[in-house]
Amino acid sequence: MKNNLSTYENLSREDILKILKSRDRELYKFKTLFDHLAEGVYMTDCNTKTLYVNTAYEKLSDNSREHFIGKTIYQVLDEKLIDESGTLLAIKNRKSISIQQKLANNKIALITSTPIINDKDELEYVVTIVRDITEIMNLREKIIEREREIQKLKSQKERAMNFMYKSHETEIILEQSKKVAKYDSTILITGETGTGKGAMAEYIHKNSNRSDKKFIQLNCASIPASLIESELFGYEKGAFTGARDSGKIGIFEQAHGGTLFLDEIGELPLSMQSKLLTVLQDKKIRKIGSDSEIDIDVRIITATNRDLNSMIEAGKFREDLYYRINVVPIHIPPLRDRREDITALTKEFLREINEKYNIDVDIDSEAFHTMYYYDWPGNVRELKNLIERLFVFAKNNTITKEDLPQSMLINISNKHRSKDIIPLNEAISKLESELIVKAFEKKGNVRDAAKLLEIHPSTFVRKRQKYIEDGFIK
Ligand SMILES: Nc1ncnc2c1ncn2[C@@H]1O[C@H](COP(=O)(O)OP(=O)(O)OP(=O)(O)O)[C@@H](O)[C@H]1O
Repeated sequence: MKNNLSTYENLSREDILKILKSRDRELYKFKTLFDHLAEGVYMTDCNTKTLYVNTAYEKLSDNSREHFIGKTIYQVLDEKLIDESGTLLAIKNRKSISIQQKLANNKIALITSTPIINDKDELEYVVTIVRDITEIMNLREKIIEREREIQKLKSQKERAMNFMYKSHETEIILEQSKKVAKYDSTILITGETGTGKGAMAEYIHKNSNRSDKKFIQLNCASIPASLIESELFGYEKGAFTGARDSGKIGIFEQAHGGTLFLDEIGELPLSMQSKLLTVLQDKKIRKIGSDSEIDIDVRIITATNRDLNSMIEAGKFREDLYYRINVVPIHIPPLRDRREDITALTKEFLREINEKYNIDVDIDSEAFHTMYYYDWPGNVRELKNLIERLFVFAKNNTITKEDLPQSMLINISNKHRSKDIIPLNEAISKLESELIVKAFEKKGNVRDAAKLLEIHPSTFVRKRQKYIEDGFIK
């Protein structure tokens, strides 16, 4: 029996094991060296027969070296001890190869297999260095997952500050708002309840030079008249009976450097209106119970759904304050006057809630069209809340016309009766059938035509069949 490392070929498994266990000096040197390496070492002859594995590889694979020695790489692959072989690739390409490999115990390794070629250009051995990268891969997975979460939160946040729209009317308003955002002029936002006055105020703040400072809002209608002054300006300790010992910082002070949004400004009591006017003129506030004034740098945005002009006439709102807060007026029209936004907002709110709960609820075109023609007295807020309700109760993950509230259907049928126009269902059917015909003509097949209309192919087929039966499609 030869006991030299270079003469391992043609030896039986038992012979190799004997050699490895022997005390041969040269071999002992190699073994000791390899066994002290942190990386695994796996060595085969030119026929892929395993000659040697070091201690680190035993640990990494959770198998003793006896388990490998004498086996060819094909056997090792057959036994699923590894999922891919670097040795085979190194033999095939006659050059060093690095690949990722999975072991039977699910560990992941980065391996480099190097062919050892002698003076006669014959391949003698393949030595593979094996590095355990399971931890790194797990960490990488975790980092990727974290990044995905951060990305999701970021896009949610970005979207949160986005003022969704599709209509030309809203586009013009947003352009103006972006322009005015850069200046400190006071802005009065008017519009019916739920049109997005608060959302607009936030949009202006986010697009202003104060975006990294605070955006503070106060709904003037939600605070009793007796508490408004202390809310706005704060008070010194012991300013009045019942005052907190620490005193109170008012929202003007809190918003210093940033933006203060006073919602429902029409509800501000007259006495407070004159105080607010003084603050806007002097840019100083005085806390309740204090002798001194504090300089304040705050951009003021106000909003109301009341008609301030008639309130002025009725003596309920100060005219001078009105001019002071109304330097730039922004009016947000009700949803029914910018119907295209209904489509964009419906899609966005549905997308948001689907993303939140990881579900895929869709809305069919009949329900979509009904919502489009509804008057939305509660505007965007009503639309947002309805989408949430419809989402919760959707059957088969689809919102249909039957799911819509009765009040909505009544509103639409009253409208067509009072305006003496064609019934909505008929209008919808006409429009839908025309779109179905056009989409099919354009694409020539159901799948692509349905995709164009953003509906499921089965819905496309069902609807087309129905319209053929009803005589809308010839
Ligand atoms: N264009 C829009 N894009 C996305 N969300 C919007 C938009 N407009 C309004 N919203 C959302 O609709 C809801 C109602 O909007 P908001 O509170 O801003 O209305 P408002 O006019 O200030 O109401 P109110 O008159 O009752 O104070 C909020 O959840 C807001 O985020």
